[in-house]
Amino acid sequence: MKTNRTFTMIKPDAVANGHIGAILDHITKAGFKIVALKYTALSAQKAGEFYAVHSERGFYADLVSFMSSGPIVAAILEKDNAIADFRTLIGATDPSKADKGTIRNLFAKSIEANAVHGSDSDENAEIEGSFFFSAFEKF
Ligand SMILES: Nc1ncnc2c1ncn2[C@@H]1O[C@H](COP(=O)(O)OP(=O)(O)OP(=O)(O)O)[C@@H](O)[C@H]1O
Repeated sequence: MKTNRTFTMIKPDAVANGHIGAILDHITKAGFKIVALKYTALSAQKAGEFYAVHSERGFYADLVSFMSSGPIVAAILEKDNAIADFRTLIGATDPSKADKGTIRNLFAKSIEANAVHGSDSDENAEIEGSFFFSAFEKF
C-alpha cells in the first residue's frame, strides 16, 4: 500500500538547540504538507517501544535514554513519494556523511543525536504515525 505519507520526529537535540522552526520550514519548503503535529515527550518505556527493532543493538540503551531526555516534535507529512523524498531531505544517519544542505548536515551533531527521524517504509510510517496520533488528530 502506498500512502504518500511519512512520519517524522524532531529529536531532543534539535528541540533543545532551538531548531524546531527552521526544520519545519525546511520540510514545508521541500513540498511536504503537515497533516498532524504534536509537541510532546517520550518516556523511557515509550522510547524503548518505538525503537524496539533496535533492542539487540549495542546503542539501544543510549538511544532510549537520549530519545527520552527531553521534548520532541512528532509529525505526519504528506507528499508524493514521501518516504524516499523525506529520507533524501534528512540525509544519512551519520551527519558527518549527510549530503550538504540536508537537515542532518545542517542541524545534527552526532550519529545518535541526529536531529530528526524519518520512516523507512509506508508500513512503518503508518505504524509510527499511529503510535503518536489518534484518527481524530490526522488530517
Ligand atoms: N551506531 C550508532 N550509534 C549510536 N546511535 C545510533 C547508531 N546507529 C543508529 N543510531 C541511532 O538510532 C536511530 C535509528 O537507527 P537507524 O539505523 O534506523 O537510522 P535511521 O533510519 O537513519 O534513523 P531514524 O530511524 O531515526 O530515521 C538513528 O537515527 C540514531 O539516532
